Amino acid sequence: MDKLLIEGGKALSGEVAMSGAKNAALPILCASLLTAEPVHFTNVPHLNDISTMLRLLGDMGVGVTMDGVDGLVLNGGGLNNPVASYEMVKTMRASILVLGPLVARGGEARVSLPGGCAIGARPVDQHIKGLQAMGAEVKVEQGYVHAKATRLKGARICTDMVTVTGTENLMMAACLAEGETIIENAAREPEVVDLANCLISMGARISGAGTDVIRIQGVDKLHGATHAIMPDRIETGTYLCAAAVTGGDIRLLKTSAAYLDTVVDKLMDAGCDITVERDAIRLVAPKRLKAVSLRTAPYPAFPTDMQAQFMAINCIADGVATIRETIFENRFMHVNELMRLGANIQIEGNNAIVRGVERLEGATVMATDLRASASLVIAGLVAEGETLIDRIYHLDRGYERIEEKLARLGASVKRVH
Ligand SMILES: CC(=O)N[C@H]1[C@@H](OP(=O)(O)OP(=O)(O)OC[C@H]2O[C@@H](n3ccc(=O)[nH]c3=O)[C@H](O)[C@@H]2O)O[C@H](CO)[C@@H](O)[C@@H]1O
Ligand SMILES: C=C(OP(=O)(O)O)C(=O)O
Repeated sequence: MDKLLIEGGKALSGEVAMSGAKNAALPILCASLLTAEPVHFTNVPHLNDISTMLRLLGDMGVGVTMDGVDGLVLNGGGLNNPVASYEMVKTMRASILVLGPLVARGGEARVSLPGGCAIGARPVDQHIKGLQAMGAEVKVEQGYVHAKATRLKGARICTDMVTVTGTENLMMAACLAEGETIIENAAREPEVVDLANCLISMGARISGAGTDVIRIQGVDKLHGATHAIMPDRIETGTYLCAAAVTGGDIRLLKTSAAYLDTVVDKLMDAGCDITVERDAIRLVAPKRLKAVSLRTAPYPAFPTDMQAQFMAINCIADGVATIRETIFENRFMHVNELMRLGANIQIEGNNAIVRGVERLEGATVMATDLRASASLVIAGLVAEGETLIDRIYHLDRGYERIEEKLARLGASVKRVH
């Protein structure tokens, strides 16, 4: 199993390009199930989650053709197997995103329940409730969601909580439903907007994406289109944290600060100097970071997917920070690992109190989930000596060529087997 070996203590400097967003690409690739015509995607990141999604779509009969470095054509004309097996879904929760499109286009889907995962229980009851409101007959049997509908009907749906993939699944399903669907309490995440833009270019009639009320007028069919995946705001935020913690000076290319307001604000509160350009962001770190408290919440508030990375930078900041996680019930698994590197963190319910220390020291640590792994990389970059991170398959789900990109910024990072 691959591990990452980091020799800490080098200030990051230079320029590196960011990749397309995993959390936009995953639902957007599923949108190809909604049409029999080819859909062309660009800026698709090379990630294990994307390969898993392509295998899953391929199993269903979708034609997958690579096109250049980061391009891809998906052809749903041959869709013949509306099943997502446990084997596929267990490695990637986002597989549930095939449910809405499959029922909408073919009238039937059989999708394994994703089950609990490291960061929380993550049920899909809201996805199911929404499809039922649209007239689907849904049964959960032997770990599978079976959904059927001759044709979905538009409905008014108010989800019990803000759910990103729930909003995406229902928005995709509603595109081919009869009549109007209104999703209230919708997720406002930029990835939802990117998906809506792709669907609109395929002929969908959607308004309100990016607000908490999305309206979709169903159409009889969608057509092929071309769509460029948005830049990955979480990858971008992660590299900004890595530069901040090492006292670095970096410029991230092919990205945008447009969706990173809260992250940029917190980094400036920590003492970083940030310059925002149209397609790039530069960060110059202070001599020592100041502690910054935060509370995660749905967009536009601070993203839960950046919580672990900010925990890492607070570990060596000046002062005490309180980090409150409000989205997932078990997203502090990086805490014990960070403590192995010398961090001082105390957990009280869903608060982590981080007392900044002067230095961290390298050790062997274990990655437990995607962003927890990113926090260990950040801590390893500033720790004295060597840090060996085990189980980095989590990182490969969401960070494209991470060791190569960090090395380009001057870090000493290598993959070992
Ligand atoms: C592929 C993708 O885009 N993943 C992101 C997506 O995950 P995902 O879409 O799975 O997360 P949700 O927004 O659905 O989850 C928010 C909360 O709602 C709960 N919930 C959700 C649906 C449901 O039917 N019932 C229910 O109880 C979840 O357990 C969680 O506590 O949004 C999360 C929150 O920003 C991010 O951390 C993930 O990176
Ligand atoms: C939790 C994440 O992803 P997923 O929803 O795919 O597990 C993430 O991207 O941080």
